[in-house]
This record gives sequence, C-alpha cells and structure tokens, in this order.
Amino acid sequence: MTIKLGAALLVFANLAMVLYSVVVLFLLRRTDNLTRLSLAYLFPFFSVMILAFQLPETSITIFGWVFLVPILSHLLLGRLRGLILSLFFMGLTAIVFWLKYHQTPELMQMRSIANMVVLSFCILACSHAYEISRERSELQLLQSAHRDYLTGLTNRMGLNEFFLRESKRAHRENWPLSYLAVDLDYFKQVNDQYGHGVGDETLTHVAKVMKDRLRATDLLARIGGEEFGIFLIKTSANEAHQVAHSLCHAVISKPLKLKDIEVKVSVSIGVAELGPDGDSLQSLMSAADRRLYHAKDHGRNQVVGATSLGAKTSESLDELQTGART
Ligand SMILES: Nc1nc2c(ncn2[C@@H]2O[C@H](COP(=O)(O)OP(=O)(O)OP(=O)(O)O)[C@@H](O)[C@H]2O)c(=O)[nH]1
Repeated sequence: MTIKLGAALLVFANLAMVLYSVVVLFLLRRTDNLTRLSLAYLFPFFSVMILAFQLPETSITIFGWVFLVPILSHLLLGRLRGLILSLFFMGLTAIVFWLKYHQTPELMQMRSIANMVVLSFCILACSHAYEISRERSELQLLQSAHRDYLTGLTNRMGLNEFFLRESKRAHRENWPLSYLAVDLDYFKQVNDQYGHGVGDETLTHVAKVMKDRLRATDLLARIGGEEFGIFLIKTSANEAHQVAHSLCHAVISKPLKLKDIEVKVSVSIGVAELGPDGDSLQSLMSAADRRLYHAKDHGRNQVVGATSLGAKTSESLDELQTGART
C-alpha cells in the first residue's frame, strides 16, 4: 500500500511538473527577472528528482539524473547561484543515497560509490569552469562595445551610460555637472599632409594629453572622428571653463613628436552645464556644440561658454593653420 502511494505521488508530482514547465515556458518571454524564474523552475524540478530518488520502488539507475543538476544550475543561474544550488541538491542526493542503500552491502561498494562521486564532481567542475569563461567573454564583449578601438577611450555608448548615472547623482547630491565638446582644429590638414597613420597617432596623443589633465573621476570619451566629449563631475560651468582653457593650453603646448616631424594641433571647446543648459544629454550636447561652432567661427583654439566669447590661448594659430610643422 505504501509502495503504491509513493508511486502515485511520484506520478502526480511528474504531471504537475509538466504543467508547471508549460507555464514557465509561457512566462519566459514576459519576465524581466530571468534568474528568479529559473530558480522558481529548478527548485521544484530538483525536489521532484529527490522525491523520486528516495522512493523504494525506483531503481539505483535513477540516481544518474543527479548529473543534470550542475549543468542546468550553471546554465540557468550563472556561476555563483549555480554552484550553490548544485552543491545543495548534490549533497541532498548523497544523503538520500546513503539512507536508501546503507543496509545493502552489494550496492554500497567503495569502487562504484567513488565512481559516482568523481563523475559528479567532474561534471560540476566542468559546468563551473564553462560558466566562468562564458562570463569573462561576456564582460570582454561588453567592455569592447563601450571602447573606442583607436584611443582606448570610452565611446559614445559609454558616454550615455556615464551621463545616466552621474546626472542622477548630481541631482541627488545637488552638485554641478559640466560637459565639454572638444574638436581638433584643421585636423583634415594633418591627414592630408602626413597621411591617416600619423592622423591616428595624433588623435591618440591628444587623447592622452587631455586625459593626463583630467581627474580620475571625470570622463573623456571619443564620440566621433576628431570629436571628444568630456564630463566633469562636481564642476560648475565657470570651473569647467578653466579646465577647458588648461586643456587647450596642454594640447597646443605638447605636440606629437615623431622621428622627424612634430605635429602641433589645437582644440576648440564648447562648455555646457547640467541644469542651466537642460537636463537631458541631448540638450547638454547641443548647447556645448553650438558654443564649439562659435569657437570655430571665431578663430579656433579657444573656449566658449554660455556667457563668454572665446579668447584664444596665447600660442599663435598661424602655424597651426597649416595643420602641422616639420
Ligand atoms: N586619421 C584619422 N582621421 C580621421 C578619423 N576620423 C575622422 N578623421 C578625419 O578628420 C577630418 C575632419 O575634417 P573636418 O571635419 O573638415 O574638420 P577639420 O579639418 O578638423 O576642421 P575644423 O574642425 O573646421 O577645424 C577628416 O579629414 C576625417 O577624415 C580617424 O579615426 N583617423
């Protein structure tokens, strides 16, 4: 009678699991928390497995299902949660196995138990290693999607993310956030005169010169060909203006020195501030771009903010208008 009750319970649990699987399949596309749904699926699934293991009417071969535990757990839950769930259910399986067979000497032979244990841990280790390498590749892919291939700086996508995070923080903490639109002057002439290779090196050099002048908490991004965007946190438009001047000065006073040429370039910069120039990235960039064009129209190598007209840095632009000097 007990045997029949156990078997009926298992049939019922299996049918319930099939129905539940259909529901989970239906929810799969709608959920915004895949990990929670996976956990809500795997936990009852593995519990039904344990129920089947401990029933007297199931044979020893049913324990082979335990090999599914680390594979499914790691695939659906990732490295850490997968490992925890695997260890939990594999441990439970070991206890059930011992309770069921410890009085059956022909099944409790050291060699076969050692085989089962080693195989289980091999599958667990492989699943875990696979998940670690998958997570690493995903991270690398994500990082490269946010990087500019030439300069190694953050790209436009990274700039957007930085703005989303830092604009919220600026509002919350009530501190200023400024944006600089930076564009190299007469860069086409550098390419025309020395070729794209030197042009590329110039871009990388200017990026480095500017980065060295900024704080670690600021963001320098390459957002287009010879255009850069800079976010300065905890910095008002007035302070940003000073920073922009020091960048102009740094760029023009540190030419790129190659074997037998020296490439000297300058930058023009437009300044905008979160709040006075709008609250969206688009309005901030538009305001900074407008001022940048103004700087270009009024002779380049200068900074323009909301209230200021540009004032050129001291170096003469005449020689720059040739793009470079040898
Ligand atoms: N070497 C190199 N050149 C680039 C890259 N991206 C864009 N450019 C070049 O940058 C130049 C930009 O030229 P323009 O838009 O006329 O600007 P400019 O010559 O700097 O003149 P102003 O901005 O008006 O001062 C073009 O010749 C592009 O081919 C790049 O990744 N590498």
